[in-house]
Amino acid sequence: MSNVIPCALTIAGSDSSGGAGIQADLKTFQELKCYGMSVLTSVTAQNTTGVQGVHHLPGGMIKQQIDSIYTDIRVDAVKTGMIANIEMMEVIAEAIPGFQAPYVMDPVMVATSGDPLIEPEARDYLCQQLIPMTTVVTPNIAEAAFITKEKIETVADMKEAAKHMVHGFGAGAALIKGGHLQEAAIDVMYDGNKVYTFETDRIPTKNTHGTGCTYSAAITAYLSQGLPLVSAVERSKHYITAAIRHAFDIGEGNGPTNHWAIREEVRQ
Ligand SMILES: Nc1ncnc2c1ncn2[C@@H]1O[C@H](COP(=O)(O)OP(=O)(O)O)[C@@H](O)[C@H]1O
Ligand SMILES: Cc1ncc(COP(=O)(O)OP(=O)(O)O)c(N)n1
Repeated sequence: MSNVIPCALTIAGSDSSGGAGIQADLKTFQELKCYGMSVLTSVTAQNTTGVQGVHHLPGGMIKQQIDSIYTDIRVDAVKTGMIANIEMMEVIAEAIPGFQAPYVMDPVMVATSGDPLIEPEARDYLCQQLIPMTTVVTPNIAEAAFITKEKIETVADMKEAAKHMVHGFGAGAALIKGGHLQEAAIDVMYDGNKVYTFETDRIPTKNTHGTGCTYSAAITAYLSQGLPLVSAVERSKHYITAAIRHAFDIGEGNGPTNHWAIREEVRQ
């Protein structure tokens, strides 16, 4: 095979239970037919009930992983997930422009279980230094409310917050995920010109561990294949919805999504 295979990179934390983080990203890249690469930031001891332990890698080791990829393999799109502290963020902020590729940021702050995944003092650095580098930033409602310091309760609030993230923080586009709304699963994106909504019925399930990671990884995979952002998000919404519909009832807590679910839907 020639070297035209799209190559996607995730810079994120490891989830030992395999539903979120690096593991969710690589499963998604594989499923969507792009070659997946990973730079590990932190190791979490985690399962469907919560996070039991965290170990952060030193900035130097994160840089070394990035350099190993950068000096050898083309990166067609890059995403970041869990970046816990400023030391890591400085390394990543220096590396992102060099890839000259679309950058998807999932501004991971708290796991579904409520466990924090970022040090409080690093949040401002993330907003001020990394968000302006993004092609698209994909906060859930709580993350968007934290970043914009606005109350977000309705779809109209989500639209305002998305605009704020683009015009106030310099994001290329902002996709605010409505997974935690009460009714339909409505996501709102603003790309600097237009507001888009992506809506599906809410699937009644507790098994949503890793939804945000999986969704942003799918967007990264489609961008690595050269799709325009709106099409990449449309297809990714389809992918994550299938993954939630066929989620696994594994473990005692919030089970993981099913990364091969679109194959099941095609068969039916
Ligand atoms: N129960 C659900 N039914 C259908 N879609 C959902 C459900 N929960 C989350 N989603 C969708 O999954 C994606 C991830 O959203 P969300 O769960 O808000 O992210 P995060 O994991 O970062 O909190 C969004 O497209 C959201 O609309
Ligand atoms: C290592 C790691 N990274 C990110 C998350 C958060 O994942 P997310 O997709 O937002 O899903 P939930 O955990 O919120 O369901 C994580 N848990 N672990």
